[in-house]
Amino acid sequence: MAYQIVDSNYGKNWVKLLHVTRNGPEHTIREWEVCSELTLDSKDDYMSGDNSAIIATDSQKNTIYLLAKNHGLTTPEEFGLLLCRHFLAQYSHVNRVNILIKQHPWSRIQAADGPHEHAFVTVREAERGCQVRQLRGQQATVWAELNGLQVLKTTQSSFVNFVNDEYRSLPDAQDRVFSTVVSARWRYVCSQRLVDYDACWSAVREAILELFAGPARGGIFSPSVQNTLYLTQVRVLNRLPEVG
Ligand SMILES: O=c1[nH]c(=O)c2[nH]c(=O)[nH]c2[nH]1
Repeated sequence: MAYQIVDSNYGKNWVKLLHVTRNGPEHTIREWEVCSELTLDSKDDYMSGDNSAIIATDSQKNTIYLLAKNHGLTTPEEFGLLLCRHFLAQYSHVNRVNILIKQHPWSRIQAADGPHEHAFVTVREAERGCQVRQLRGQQATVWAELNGLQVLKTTQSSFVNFVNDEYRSLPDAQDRVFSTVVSARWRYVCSQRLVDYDACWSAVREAILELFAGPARGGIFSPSVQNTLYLTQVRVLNRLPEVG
């Protein structure tokens, strides 16, 4: 029986990077974990054991280290684009590159006498990540992610008038505690304009918190998780033309 491989990729998972920028005594850090996944133009490596086209996952790891050393770490999205461009330019038999990046949530320590020059603490409010994918001959596609944003409010939330049949046990709640963990993923529309990925990520986080919490006095009413989610998505799309 002959079988066909419909899709495949292989690569190095979660390569750790810690990059320190030293501006005199003031240091800035970025810590990322990077996955690279390559798809080659032939399946001979899988089907006949011919390794001659394989770019070893160890070489992929070294590539991530080298590009980080030579170019520094700006934003995860820009580094993902750089890796896609590099793999496609360096190896003519690579047809598709997929890069995943997770950023560790380090924040500068606020000492009693001000922001610390070189000491940091993990503040895991929400985790940032991205995916960048590029096929040979095509524009790259960039997705950003926000994960694990845990929120809770003690009023201004109800859930009533949902399907009432023999499977329902949940009573109507006119005033309930609303708590959830928010994950968001969005795609940047390709444009010639340079995207400020840091600012966009922060703007999405702000929109989520604004539509969840509302103003400090009085808050904002939520008839359901679904409606709050929808209004958040509308606000992001209205505010950020870069997101599509
Ligand atoms: O806002 C809500 N939406 C639901 O779909 C749902 N389902 C549930 O049990 N509680 C809630 N709350």
